[in-house]
Amino acid sequence: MPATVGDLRGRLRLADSWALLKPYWVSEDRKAALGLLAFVVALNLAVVAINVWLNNWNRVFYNALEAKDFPAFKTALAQFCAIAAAFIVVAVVKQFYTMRLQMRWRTWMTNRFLARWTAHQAYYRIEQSRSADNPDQRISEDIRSLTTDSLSLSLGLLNSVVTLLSFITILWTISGPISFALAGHAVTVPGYMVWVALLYAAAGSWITHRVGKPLIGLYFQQEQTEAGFRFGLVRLRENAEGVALYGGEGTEAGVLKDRFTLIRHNWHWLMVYMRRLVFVNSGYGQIAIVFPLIVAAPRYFAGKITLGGLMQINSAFGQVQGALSWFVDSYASLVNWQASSNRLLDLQDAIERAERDEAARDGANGIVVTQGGAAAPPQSGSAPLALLAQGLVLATPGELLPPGSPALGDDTTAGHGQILTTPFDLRVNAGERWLVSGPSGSGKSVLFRALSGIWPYGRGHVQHPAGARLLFLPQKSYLPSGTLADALCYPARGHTQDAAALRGVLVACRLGALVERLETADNWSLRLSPGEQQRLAFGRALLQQPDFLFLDEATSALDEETEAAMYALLVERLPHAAIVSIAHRSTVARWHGHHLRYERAEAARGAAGATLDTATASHKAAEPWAAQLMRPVVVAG
Ligand SMILES: Nc1ncnc2c1ncn2[C@@H]1O[C@H](COP(=O)(O)OP(=O)(O)OP(=O)(O)O)[C@@H](O)[C@H]1O
Repeated sequence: MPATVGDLRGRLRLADSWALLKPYWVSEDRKAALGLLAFVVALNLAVVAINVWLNNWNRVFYNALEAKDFPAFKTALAQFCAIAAAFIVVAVVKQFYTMRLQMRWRTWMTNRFLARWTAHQAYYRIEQSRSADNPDQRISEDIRSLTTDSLSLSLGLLNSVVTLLSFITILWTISGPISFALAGHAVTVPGYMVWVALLYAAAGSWITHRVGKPLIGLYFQQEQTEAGFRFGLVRLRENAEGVALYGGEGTEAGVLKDRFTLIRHNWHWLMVYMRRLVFVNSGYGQIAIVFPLIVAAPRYFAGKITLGGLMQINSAFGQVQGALSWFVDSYASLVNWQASSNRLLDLQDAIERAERDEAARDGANGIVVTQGGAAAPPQSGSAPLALLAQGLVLATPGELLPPGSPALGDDTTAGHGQILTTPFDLRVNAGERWLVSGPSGSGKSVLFRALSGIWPYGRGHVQHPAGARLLFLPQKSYLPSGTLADALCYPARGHTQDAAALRGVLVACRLGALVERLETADNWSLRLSPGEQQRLAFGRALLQQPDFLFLDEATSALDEETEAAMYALLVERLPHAAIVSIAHRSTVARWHGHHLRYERAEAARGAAGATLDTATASHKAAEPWAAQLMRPVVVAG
């Protein structure tokens, strides 16, 4: 049996779970939600009432049989039809409205999590800081099971309590007292069948709990191994080309087989423990058929109860015993419910941390981005716009730097890791063209992320010119699933431009062959070559007409002639836009009049650099793989 099973059940966080569940019931949807809940609860109570009715019917029916009373037998059958019809109607309506309530609740929670996860780019921050794994699974799977299980468990509990109360009274009334002699004393136990049912259920629950307990961890682990296997399959599908080109299918098949072996191994233990549980459960169930009859038989043979009474006791006993077994029957669901709740609580914590970090950015701790006024004095022929970066220090996400680090100050809380650069300033005026160059891994892409506002790690201030449109094109642009026109207009949803404009842009970007396929839906990131995808990104820039355009190796997949054509197109169509390009190729340089170069900090040591060097040297000593500290310097064009 796997040793880890016991550790996988997670912590009990009932108060936190309640705090997670409660907001829906006090939200703007509360009236509809509480109305639906009241209706579903009423239907559940109706089911219990029908069961009580059926229990009574048992007595009438079997008494009619015993008395060979054919008219009473026919009346009882007619009654049964009414009971069955009522049961069917209630069961159908109950199921329907319970599912409706589940989906309403799930929709509300999903929207809430989606809104918070996507707001302030928390989804990006969580990935960078790895503060919660698989948010996708948590938002889809865990919200679904949490809402579904919360309803079914609480309605199940309600049913059991009401059933218990109803049938304990019945059982108490109909079973009567039993008298026997104990050590010379006459003992009378009132409602003795109730005590028998309690003892029987307690013994059964205890045995079931003992035998079934390991299954909880095993089911948890089964979910995990299944998810791991599914993830492996999806990864192979998504990277089909890369694997095929390397001929890596043998390795992939091996990895998938290994993952499936985990499923099989866990399944083996599930089978073993399930066999024990089914043995106990079916034995318990079989005995339960005759057990109440045996216990009540003395009173029947003594003529104190009729056959109908005996059958009614039998059915009431079953109901009481079933209600008392709720905890054991629901044990696995309860643990799964707690696990889903914990996973969502972790995601919620990660989102809140991202929100807090976002709010805490103040320049000294975390890079802060503001919208400025007319930051640059108007220059002849150019708009009074400039993008400013002041005292910028770039860092990677990760563990906190030790307190007292001279690089980021004592109050560092934003989870910075490795420092990448010494402090530097940058001013990009409207219409200027800047080249950013430096060794691979020196932090050029990180600079773009910091300028865009999605990268808080480090310190300093960035000011975007008020009202200016900024567009960042990475080396590999994201292409959404949908039509080619959707991909071209992204991030706008649907077409924001007329078809003629889209066609014109495609032709200008040397993608004329795709004009006919503008309305074709496809997985365009797999269909288009990397170079075509880069030209499509240029098309986006032409459509969006940004004031500041940032190109991060955006022509790396193009031949030099096409690259030149694309830059010429930008210069022609966006004459007033500032263009900032990261590029390794020397051919790109000629399109730019300004140059920001990353140099090794040792080679450009200054006063600030010296203190940062000290901080980094100790960091690097602990982690020899750490990146080289860089100093971005403006060099003559
Ligand atoms: N999310 C992250 N977590 C940890 N480290 C990161 C993260 N993103 C980037 N880094 C590290 O930051 C450093 C700078 O990365 P960046 O992508 O900016 O380099 P670059 O100069 O653009 O490189 P290249 O020229 O190869 O594209 C690298 O050492 C990289 O490993």
